[in-house]
Amino acid sequence: MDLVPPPEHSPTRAELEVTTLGPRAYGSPLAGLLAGRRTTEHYVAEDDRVLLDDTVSALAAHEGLADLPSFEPGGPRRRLFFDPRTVRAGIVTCGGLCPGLNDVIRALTLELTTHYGVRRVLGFRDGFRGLVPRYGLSPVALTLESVSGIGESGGSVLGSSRGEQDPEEVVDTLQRWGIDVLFVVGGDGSMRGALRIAECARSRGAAIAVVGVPKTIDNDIPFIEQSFGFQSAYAAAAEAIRAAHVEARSAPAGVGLVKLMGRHSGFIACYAALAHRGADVVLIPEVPFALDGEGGLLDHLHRRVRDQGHAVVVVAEGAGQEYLPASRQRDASGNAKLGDVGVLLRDRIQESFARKGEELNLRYIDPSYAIRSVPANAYDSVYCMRLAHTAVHAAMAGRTAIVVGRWRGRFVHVPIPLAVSARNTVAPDGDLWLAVLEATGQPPRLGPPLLEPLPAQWNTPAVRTA
Ligand SMILES: Nc1ncnc2c1ncn2[C@@H]1O[C@H](COP(=O)(O)OP(=O)(O)OP(=O)(O)O)[C@@H](O)[C@H]1O
Ligand SMILES: O=P(O)(O)OC[C@H]1O[C@](O)(CO)[C@@H](O)[C@@H]1O
Ligand SMILES: [Mg+2]
Repeated sequence: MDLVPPPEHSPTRAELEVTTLGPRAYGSPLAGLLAGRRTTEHYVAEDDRVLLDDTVSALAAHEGLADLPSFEPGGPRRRLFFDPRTVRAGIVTCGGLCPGLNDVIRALTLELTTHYGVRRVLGFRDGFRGLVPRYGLSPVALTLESVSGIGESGGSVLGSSRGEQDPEEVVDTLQRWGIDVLFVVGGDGSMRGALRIAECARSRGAAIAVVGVPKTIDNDIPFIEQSFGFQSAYAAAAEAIRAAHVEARSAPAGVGLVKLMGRHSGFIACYAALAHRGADVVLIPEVPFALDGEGGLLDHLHRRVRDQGHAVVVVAEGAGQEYLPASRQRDASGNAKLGDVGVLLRDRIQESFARKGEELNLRYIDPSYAIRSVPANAYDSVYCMRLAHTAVHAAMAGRTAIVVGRWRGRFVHVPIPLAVSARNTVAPDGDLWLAVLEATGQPPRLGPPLLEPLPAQWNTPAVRTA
């Protein structure tokens, strides 16, 4: 059967195996809750597996059941690796801010203390810096009282930072404080850091569980349906599109231009544009576009303004980098510092309308940090709590070098080596981008007409649905 081409990288069963610290010698205080539970559509038993693929064609491509790639399910275990009465836990939040960081800190602390009876939870400050003595940042005790109400505000009560730290120094600190389980709340970079810490601990024979909780507004961690905070961030971004739409519609020849975060993945731009359907064009790093010439962005915009009286363009920061001077700049974590595509488009749109003598009222909005500093919305608050619970269960059972996630509705353990092996990006031939084309009515290709015929699936003109 060859209904679908194989995915670019289909992980093997071996790549999906999680690392465990050893046999589980202790009964869990949550064991009573699990008595008699079996896998149902609402629950996955601890000895069952969650399938990676969910189409008949993908499953049929495998030899047999034993060969099917699958994740270890998340959730409480009957038996634990750590004795909860003696365990010491640490929490660190790293990388850019993200809605829900405080919800995760609170939920980790509550689950550890109230359900497992853990007596000592330490918060390390300012990201991985808090684990390196030369920064002089002593950890803070996290208690039921100290985490009370912290989810009301954005940011992280522990602070965050970028910049790589030496895993040897980090593990020295963990051992000095007697930390048995470390929760690393962060994005792809943080997970790379977490993996190095887990590997360093293992090389020393130190039984330290390192468990990740996937935070990033870019939603670029693969094998995790959505990172927490993403939904709150795109809801905030949709407000910027709403403002641009109102401004554009209320001025003669109004053009609203909104630049959103998203260095390499255009998820925020896509979801925000779908959430507020005022956008006429969405530009993302994954889909190249021509700026000038017939059918290019500027040509399309002139036509939209002529036909409709106004237009709204949403651009992700990583789009159109080929039109900017190449930058070799990196931030402290080694992430590329990109050129400002928003300012470039603002200037090029203004020039183009001026050159043609056409009226233009352009409003440029760059909401920037405003979208990631908001508190988590109700959806994300729930999601943060459930990810945190899953992370605590995994750590207490001795799982390490994993990041917890939700895959096809089930909570699972994703081995960090797999989670950092690729970047989650918007597939130009996937249904999210198709939905964006349908919602905006933008042509599938912003550029000169192709000499070659379009692929069959592009022959139908995109229909504007709203
Ligand atoms: N390869 C790596 N090895 C060790 N540590 C790393 C590595 N890459 C990044 N880190 C560390 O992880 C932390 C966070 O990384 P980064 O700044 O890239 O943010 P992130 O976790 O990807 O989150 P976001 O993308 O949401 O901002 C930093 O302290 C960074 O130095
Ligand atoms: O200016 P900072 O804090 O490095 O953050 C900017 C970057 O962080 C991200 O939001 C990811 O957290 C990127 O989309 C963005 O480019
Ligand atoms: Mg990142």
